[in-house]
Amino acid sequence: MALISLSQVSKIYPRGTRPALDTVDLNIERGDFVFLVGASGSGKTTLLSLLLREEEATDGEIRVAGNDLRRISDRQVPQYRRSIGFVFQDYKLLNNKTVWQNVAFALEVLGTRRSAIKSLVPKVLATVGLTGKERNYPHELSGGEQQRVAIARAYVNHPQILLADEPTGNLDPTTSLGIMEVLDAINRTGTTIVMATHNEEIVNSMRKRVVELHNGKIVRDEAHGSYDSALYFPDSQVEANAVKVMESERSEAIEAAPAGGIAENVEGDAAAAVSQPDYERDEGIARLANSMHSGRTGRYGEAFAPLEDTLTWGKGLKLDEYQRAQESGSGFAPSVETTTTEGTGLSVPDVAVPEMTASEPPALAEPVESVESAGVSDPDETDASTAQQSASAEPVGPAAPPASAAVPLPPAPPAPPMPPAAARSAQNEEQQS
Ligand SMILES: Nc1ncnc2c1ncn2[C@@H]1O[C@H](COP(=O)(O)OP(=O)(O)OP(=O)(O)O)[C@@H](O)[C@H]1O
Repeated sequence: MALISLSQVSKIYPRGTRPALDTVDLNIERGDFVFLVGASGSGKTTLLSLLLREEEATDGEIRVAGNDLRRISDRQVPQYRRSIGFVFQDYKLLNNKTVWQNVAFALEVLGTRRSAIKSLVPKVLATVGLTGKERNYPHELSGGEQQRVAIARAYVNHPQILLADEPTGNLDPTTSLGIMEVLDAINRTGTTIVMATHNEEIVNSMRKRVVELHNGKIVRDEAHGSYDSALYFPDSQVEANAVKVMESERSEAIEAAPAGGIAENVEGDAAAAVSQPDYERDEGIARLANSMHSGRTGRYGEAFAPLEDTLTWGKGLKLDEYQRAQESGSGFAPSVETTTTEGTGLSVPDVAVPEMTASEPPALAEPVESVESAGVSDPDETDASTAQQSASAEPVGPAAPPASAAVPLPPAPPAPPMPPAAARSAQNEEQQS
């Protein structure tokens, strides 16, 4: 049985003019990585909100890990959300807490034992490359670093499912690549990822399953898909309306102008525009859309080489050493610096996630112990009401697995040499840090 299944699901918001989701059928298997794509307003966030049980379907059946979401009461929702990590576009970190506290807090509200928190937080921070930033507050971090804290918080419990709504929406291409590498690594531990995105370069590089929505309907579902947003040009309706308005303005101008005057020219232009075949008229807009969306503007195109050719994320990644070792056939042993300097601690052979567990994710609906029992970092700051509020507003995964459950991850694919553009980006990131 699929981990996530939607059957004939529709969602009509109270003041919605059309269904935000329209009789959607979708199955997502355990371990899948699914990109939800589609123009603005196509229903991506709505679908994620339904899975998170932030919204309820108007019609149809949604099952997540065996739970029929129609049968989950509001009181049971926080419990349900413990199996689901959620990453937002705008991070939603607690600004008065440090990096360490932000991540620890997700465990505290679940009543995780102090010793487990102490063991899990540094591991997940190393995983996302934030070792050394534990004491920093969100405002002292870059956008990419803040998003990595958010991912660490969402992932620290090893949720079965990680939902991400435009997690790279506010980030530059190189930083986005880093975020994708973290998500990919998390997916390789068995966590199912559903990510809404507009970013074609990411989708086209990753070649994961792509589910495309258009006006609330699934119009495409491909195992190793790509995304071309120009196929459903997001502003086509706006454009069509604009053309109509312009054409009616032109005819009004022609009617209002005296005969033989300027109106003749206007009429000439308007007539030329109208008599132009559609494909020619659309060319300019199509070219612009194509250029904007496919990265030919240089916004993304250069930086986004296929993901497996880059692996730029991770300070201390010794690609030159790796390359030399590969060439000499002696295998790769990361230098001491690779694992001890500030940064990810990632080395090439295990660049995926050194300390993550690959064990079966825990089942849903584990009882919450008292929040008080969890006080770890800043007991003063951890009051139960805030904790509960955060638990529902910022869902976290199920109770953390014991630290002893950690098993080595399957090795990540080797990192070939970086293409020049990616190498430059990595170098820039290195210098900035
Ligand atoms: N709370 C709401 N009340 C009424 N209508 C809503 C609400 N939230 C979303 N909608 C409508 O539902 C449709 C789908 O919106 P949704 O946010 O799911 O799209 P999206 O694909 O995530 O868009 P974007 O890429 O811009 O985030 C849109 O027409 C939107 O206007």
